[in-house]
Amino acid sequence: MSAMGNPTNIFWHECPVGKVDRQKLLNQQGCIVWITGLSGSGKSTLACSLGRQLHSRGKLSYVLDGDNLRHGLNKNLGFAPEDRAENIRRVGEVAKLFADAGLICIASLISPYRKDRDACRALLPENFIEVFLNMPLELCEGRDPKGLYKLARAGKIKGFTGIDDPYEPPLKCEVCIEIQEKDGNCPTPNEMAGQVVTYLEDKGYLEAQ
Ligand SMILES: Nc1ncnc2c1ncn2[C@@H]1O[C@H](COP(=O)(O)OS(=O)(=O)O)[C@@H](OP(=O)(O)O)[C@H]1O
Ligand SMILES: Nc1ncnc2c1ncn2[C@@H]1O[C@H](COP(=O)(O)OP(=O)(O)O)[C@@H](O)[C@H]1O
Repeated sequence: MSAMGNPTNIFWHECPVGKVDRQKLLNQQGCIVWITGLSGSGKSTLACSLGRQLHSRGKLSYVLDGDNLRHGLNKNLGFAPEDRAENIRRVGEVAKLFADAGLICIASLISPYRKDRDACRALLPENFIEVFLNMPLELCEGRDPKGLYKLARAGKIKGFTGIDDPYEPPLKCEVCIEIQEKDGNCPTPNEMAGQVVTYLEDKGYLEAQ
């Protein structure tokens, strides 16, 4: 008997308190804010800033950060395409549970492959907000806070996203954060988070249905 593959003889058990009840309690709507972008594009910074802005408005959120999850839930995964796919699949499933709990779940992962992100979207199509941190490679590489680009350029890390591994930008996303035309600068962390909060507010996520 294998525990893997499609489960058989498994039945869904419904509980009397549901997502709508929890959303009423929290006065918000559960959803997934999926932040994607290159290493160094500002995903963790945006996730934290967004979490802070939501918290100060009395909204409950939780951050699932790719780097952090690789210390626990995903510690057995590397960066080969199939490992990244499994990484994103797991986080997508966890994010769906958090959204079902009524939380604004902020997932911040490179998630370089479009097909993997689209699979997560398909888990919660009505409440999936894809946020693309569209920062040029030169900016991310210039920041290089962990020195990983340097190692990748020196050939000491193989398969590094943006260097010798692909990043597939979203074809359409709910929020795109870009370099500002007016001054050629990246918006500040507060401005980036503000852009996402505005989207959530406009779409009614910050109040119960
Ligand atoms: N080969 C390779 N490619 C890309 N990134 C690498 C690699 N090796 C290690 N790291 C570090 O792992 C962090 C990315 O983890 P993620 O779980 O977000 O990646 S992925 O979504 O599965 O592609 C990433 O963190 P961020 O810089 O915060 O994006 C890197 O610190
Ligand atoms: N909007 C921003 N303006 C200026 N610096 C930023 C901004 N966002 C992130 N940074 C800086 O860029 C570096 C990478 O940010 P980080 O959030 O760790 O990116 P990622 O999670 O995508 O790897 C950090 O040193 C961070 O302080």
